[in-house]
Amino acid sequence: MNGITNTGTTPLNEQPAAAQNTFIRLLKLGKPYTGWYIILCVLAAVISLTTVGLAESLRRIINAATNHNTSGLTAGMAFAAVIVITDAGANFLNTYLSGLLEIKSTSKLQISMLTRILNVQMKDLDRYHSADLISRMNDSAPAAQQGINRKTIDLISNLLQITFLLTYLLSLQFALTLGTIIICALVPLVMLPFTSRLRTMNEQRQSIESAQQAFVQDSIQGAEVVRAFSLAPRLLRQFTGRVRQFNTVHLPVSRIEAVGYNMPLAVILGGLLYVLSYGGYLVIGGRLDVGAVAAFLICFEQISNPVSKLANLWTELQSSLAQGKRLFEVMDLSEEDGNSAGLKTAGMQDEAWTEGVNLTVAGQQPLTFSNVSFGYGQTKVLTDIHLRIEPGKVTAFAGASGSGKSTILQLMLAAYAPDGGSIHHGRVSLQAIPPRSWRSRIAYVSQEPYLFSGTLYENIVWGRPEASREEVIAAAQNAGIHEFIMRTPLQYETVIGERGLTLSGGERQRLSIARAFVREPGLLLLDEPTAALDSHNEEIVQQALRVLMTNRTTVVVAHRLSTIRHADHIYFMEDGAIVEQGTHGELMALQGKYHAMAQAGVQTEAAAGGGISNEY
Ligand SMILES: Nc1ncnc2c1ncn2[C@@H]1O[C@H](COP(=O)(O)OP(=O)(O)OP(=O)(O)O)[C@@H](O)[C@H]1O
Repeated sequence: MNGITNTGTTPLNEQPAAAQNTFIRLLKLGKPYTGWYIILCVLAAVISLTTVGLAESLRRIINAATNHNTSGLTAGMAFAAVIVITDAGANFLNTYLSGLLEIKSTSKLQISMLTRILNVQMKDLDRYHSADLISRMNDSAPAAQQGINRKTIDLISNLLQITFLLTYLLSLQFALTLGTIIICALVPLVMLPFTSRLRTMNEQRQSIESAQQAFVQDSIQGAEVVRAFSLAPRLLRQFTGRVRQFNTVHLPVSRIEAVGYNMPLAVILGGLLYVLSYGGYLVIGGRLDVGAVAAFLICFEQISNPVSKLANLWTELQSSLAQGKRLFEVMDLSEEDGNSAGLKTAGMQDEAWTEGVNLTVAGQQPLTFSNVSFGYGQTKVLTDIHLRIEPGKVTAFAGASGSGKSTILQLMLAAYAPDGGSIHHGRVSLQAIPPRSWRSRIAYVSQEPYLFSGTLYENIVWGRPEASREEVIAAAQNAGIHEFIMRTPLQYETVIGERGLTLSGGERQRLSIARAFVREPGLLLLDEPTAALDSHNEEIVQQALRVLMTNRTTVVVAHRLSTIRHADHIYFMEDGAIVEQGTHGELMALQGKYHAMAQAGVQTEAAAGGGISNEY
């Protein structure tokens, strides 16, 4: 099936959540960690107080030294020592706990994001490129969460530090402190013109980055095609173009960030000059002692630091908001089970099905489609489908490529809901059954089986995680893959490479059939399971499938006549509609489209000199 994906270049959400809304939602993400925040805020307060304490101890030491006061000097040094030890301890705890909180909260968010991705409706998932989703999980989730964890704590600790220091300075000299406050207030103001532009540009930058990641992923995963069609130079040219496009967005962001980060520093330096000049003037006039001027200088340095951090924090928060928007876009996708419209209209609840599950499992009742229509987005794929899958029988679908056969299997899997009409299992609407319960007794074998990176054993047991080792081995034997597994270096514990690419097509398919065996399905869905195999492998896989299909409700999509001629019932499809149906004999006797296609296949094989006369 073709998937039309979003590479992240075009934002999917045409009505972006307001930044304020995103900010509030980001804040809510931090709610479960309120206790941690309180501890970190207390630590921030202690650290801020120690900063004031250091300035005060410096003032005492300098004044004691200038006044030749030895006991005052000793007391000042002892005070400084206590402050330094407290400061070091609080800083250690602060760094350790915020690191721990970051790991805890980010991993929790990533888990809920993956849970959402694994459960969203296929229709929504189809719109995203996998690389885009990976980037949202690996980059957007931590950045968004840190925007709350680290930056909120930073905000509070910086504000505390500024408040404590200014209060202390006010106690030393009012006029000098007033000037300092005015200069500090100027710092965020000079940032204002840049902030909203930065947010928009950061969103754009993130989208382009995602598209780039998707491009690289496709280039690496399509390595075979890239080499076979000598696509490397073309891909590199395209990539260079993309890098240029990225730079056109990235460079202005860097420029604005550079100005944004440095403007506050310039203002602070100007303020420092003011304090030095005016402070010196006050000392000459005898209105301030030397120790206080030294404390003022230290404090000014200690204030300028959090103030510039505060200004940068605002810039960084813009990036977190952009990442938060990407995160929430995925988190807002509705889950399959959350699509309870079907449950409600059918007047059913989960428990009703759970109870029913004891009486019936998928494939034990007739599965009927009544007037079903369906499309991917705006494109209509199926119209007016009426069909019936009988329990314990083999039903086949044949027809031209793109006529909608695989889509029918997807509807049976409840991967998509029909746009019109209804699908019933016995008397229960499929939409009234929680998808996970429905699929628990279905096995699906596709043309290109998906294998997970892991051991051969794991790839089979995924079919039914609670299966025993004996059952897994029996499934492998039934699927005709046991001997092969026993010849591999670590037998069932042999690790297969990414997507099982180290195995042949036939081996991959037999492994997926073993997975289907271990599931003990009531309903077996086979989507052209032998189409990609050569005739030798096809025969081996067919043998395995024959065992698997025995006494099981089976729906098979196939091009090969050998696979479908013995089916109990065949539906022949054209342009998303069922145009003929019956047994192989009935359809051949009809001399219609099925017959024509079968004949065309026979002639093709004869012309090719092939021995498989029953393939069309
Ligand atoms: N996820 C998808 N998103 C959008 N369009 C899709 C998707 N999957 C399939 N289609 C389109 O739906 C139509 C029917 O596809 P489907 O895979 O059901 O046909 P098919 O009969 O199984 O074809 P084939 O025999 O080649 O596998 C095709 O035009 C296809 O391009």
